[in-house]
Amino acid sequence: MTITHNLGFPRIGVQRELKRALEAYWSGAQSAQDLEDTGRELRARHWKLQAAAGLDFVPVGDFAWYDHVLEWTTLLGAVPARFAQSDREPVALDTLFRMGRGRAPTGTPAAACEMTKWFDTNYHYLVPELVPNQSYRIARRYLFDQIEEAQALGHRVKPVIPGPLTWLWLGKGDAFSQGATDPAKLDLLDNLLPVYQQVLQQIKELGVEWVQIDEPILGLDLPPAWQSAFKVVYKQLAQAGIPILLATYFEHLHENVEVLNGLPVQGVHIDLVRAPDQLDDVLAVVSDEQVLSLGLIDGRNVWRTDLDKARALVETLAVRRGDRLWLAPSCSLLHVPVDLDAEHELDAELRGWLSFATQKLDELAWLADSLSTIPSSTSQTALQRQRLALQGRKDSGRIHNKVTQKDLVASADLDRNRAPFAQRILRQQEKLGLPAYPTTTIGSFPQTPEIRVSRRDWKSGALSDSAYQAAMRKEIEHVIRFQERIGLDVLVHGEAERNDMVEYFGELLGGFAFTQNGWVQSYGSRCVKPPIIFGDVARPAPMTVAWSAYAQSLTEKPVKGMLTGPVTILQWSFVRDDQPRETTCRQLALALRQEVVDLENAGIAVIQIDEPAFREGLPLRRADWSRYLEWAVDCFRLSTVGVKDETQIHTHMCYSEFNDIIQAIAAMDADVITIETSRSNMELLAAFEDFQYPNDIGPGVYDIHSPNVPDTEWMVALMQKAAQRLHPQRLWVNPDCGLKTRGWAETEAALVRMVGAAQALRYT
Ligand SMILES: Nc1nc2c(c(=O)[nH]1)N[C@@H](CNc1ccc(C(=O)N[C@@H](CCC(=O)N[C@@H](CCC(=O)N[C@@H](CCC(=O)O)C(=O)O)C(=O)O)C(=O)O)cc1)CN2
Ligand code: MET
Ligand SMILES: [Zn+2]
Repeated sequence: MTITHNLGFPRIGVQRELKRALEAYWSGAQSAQDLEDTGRELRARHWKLQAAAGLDFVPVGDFAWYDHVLEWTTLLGAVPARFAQSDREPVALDTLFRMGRGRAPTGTPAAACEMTKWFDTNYHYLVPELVPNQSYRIARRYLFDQIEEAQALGHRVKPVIPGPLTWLWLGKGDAFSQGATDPAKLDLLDNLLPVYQQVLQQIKELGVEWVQIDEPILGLDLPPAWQSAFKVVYKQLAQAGIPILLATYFEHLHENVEVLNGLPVQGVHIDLVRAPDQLDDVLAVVSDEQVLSLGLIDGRNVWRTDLDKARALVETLAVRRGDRLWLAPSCSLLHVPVDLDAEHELDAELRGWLSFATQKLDELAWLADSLSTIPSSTSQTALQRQRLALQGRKDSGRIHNKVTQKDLVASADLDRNRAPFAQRILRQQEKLGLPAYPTTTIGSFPQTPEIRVSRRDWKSGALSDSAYQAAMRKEIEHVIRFQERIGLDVLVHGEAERNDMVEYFGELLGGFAFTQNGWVQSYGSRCVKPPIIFGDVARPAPMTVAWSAYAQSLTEKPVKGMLTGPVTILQWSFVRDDQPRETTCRQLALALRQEVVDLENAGIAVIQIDEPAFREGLPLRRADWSRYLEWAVDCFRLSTVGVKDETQIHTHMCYSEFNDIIQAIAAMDADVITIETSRSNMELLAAFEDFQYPNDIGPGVYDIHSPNVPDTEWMVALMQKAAQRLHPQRLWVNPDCGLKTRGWAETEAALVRMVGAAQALRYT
């Protein structure tokens, strides 16, 4: 019998119950007990759902209050000194929250740990802070408690924990200057492995049959020292005597397949959705005694699986391996929404094409059942229904748009070049008349509860179109007056009318569907609802022009038009799997190009096209980089070059390291790029300096993730540091990112000081 299991289930809850409980607890509106209760209910609900779908094992350890890496870091007792953790006491929940967000109902506020992207996803984890000779101990008991919790509910459990090598790889510390790959980090294994062994022993004592250890770094380019560390590490972990399923996902193992050869683990999981052609390589090194777990259901996207194809792939293996063949989603289901049944406005045809976390478990069960000697009639009926839906998707007229396809073909001949920057910038300066060190913001202003309630009421029909329009115009006017009052140079309209920088465009573009409850965790309590691109992209009408033109009508100062770039829309949506990502991206670029031209015609002289996901879209393997960068840069240029020389194009990127991709950034040829730099103390500028990046740059002077108000002197000092690296004439002054998650009080105080900093710089 084939065994089915899951690598992780979304913890946020179908109605974002966890988000609401967390925010209520942080604000003091709910007790810690209430929060614990919500967590327990969610875990129980999700285990029950997975068991009811027929899974043989349910995962434990996938639940997290803020982030699963942070849970594990605190279990290991790796708490940075500034959080004043005693090395005898357990780590308290509020300490975990202070590490995640700088503050909690109890304990002294301190700088939060760095947050960054989880591989190539839009999920963010908290970076472990490593110090030489760091000591570890079991400092929290949540994993053991949750195992017992699940067992008490009658479940057969499979705990899931981050692997020691992946945890170290993701960690950072001043002493480890070579970044992720620094082999000096491996010295920490001496202290780390004994604690892993203790954890495994305690898990074993709870009567657990299997533990899943996640090592997704096996999908990356690993230096030899890291590859060979696997043997040492897993030999030692094997001594705990509990069967280990080593889980990899998100990429092809390529040369790291050799790492698996003879590795003393009892099972291996591989991602066959992202990398179907690695099966034979893996079969060559996994012995017949070892379990092979195949990820056949896409944990990163929302389409129904072609179960016939999946079945054909594993049929003979199933016969040969019996219960040593396991089936699973490709990776944790953290990255997809919880339940399609929570959607009430998707039409029946489209619904038939989709599968969220809950539906994916059913798909898995049907697949396993169809491999048994006598498949049940229920699964056969379900399979037949799915077969018809997928055939319908292939044949559907809705996914094809003749105009888009014609434009796409014609786009090969479209110009990708503007006049040289040196020439453009003179025309722009003439037109805009900006001072030295011009000030601007990244786009969004606080999304207040009033704005969100207006939008909710408008969407539910309680507020009319015109009343909603009026409410948003009032917000825009307020934001414009505010910026004029404090003396900013290039204004923004504030993005009040946008629920999200990607979803907003998804709602207005053709070929997209959007959900009511399709929430996916982005970081902590923050979620996004990625739109679904199911067909050819079209722009039936201008999307932002009326709002931007209105904002511009209120002021003599330039107002920046604000768009999300093609790569970022692609990256933060669920994309069609029936054509290359590149093709979809080009379609998006063409739609945006029309919008850019319309903005210019409406009198908007500065247009920003945000690409915060440009870096994140970079393939995990270096060998695949140049292909991606080529089309990603081309798409950006395709969207932006339709304008006159005097129209100034900005782009914005956050969460990005530029060292490896600076050439591509330069090739995008935006007149101005604003980036996140304050938390790295302007270190990120090194790449721009070394490359002698020619265009204008706005290095962020304060971190918008924290409510703390920065000092003027501190911002001046940061800019002076930047001016040592880059020509002062090329510098702009701005925050790290948009202000939508901030309150007005801190926004006002911080921006007043930021303008003061720019003034101080002009007089020195
Ligand atoms: N797609 C995307 N990915 C991204 C980012 C991004 O901005 N977008 N930024 C980075 C991550 N940063 C993020 C920053 C903030 C939020 C965020 O604030 N999310 C909001 C949801 C935003 C949203 O869709 N809001 C809707 C719905 C808001 C809502 O909950 N409304 C209430 C009613 C009003 C209320 O009670 O507040 C309801 O429906 O019940 C709107 O404004 O219309 C949240 O979790 O709370 C998410 C990610 C990287 N990845
Ligand atoms: C995650 S990048 C955000 C850019 C967007 N224009 C904003 O200010 O919110
Ligand atoms: Zn940003």
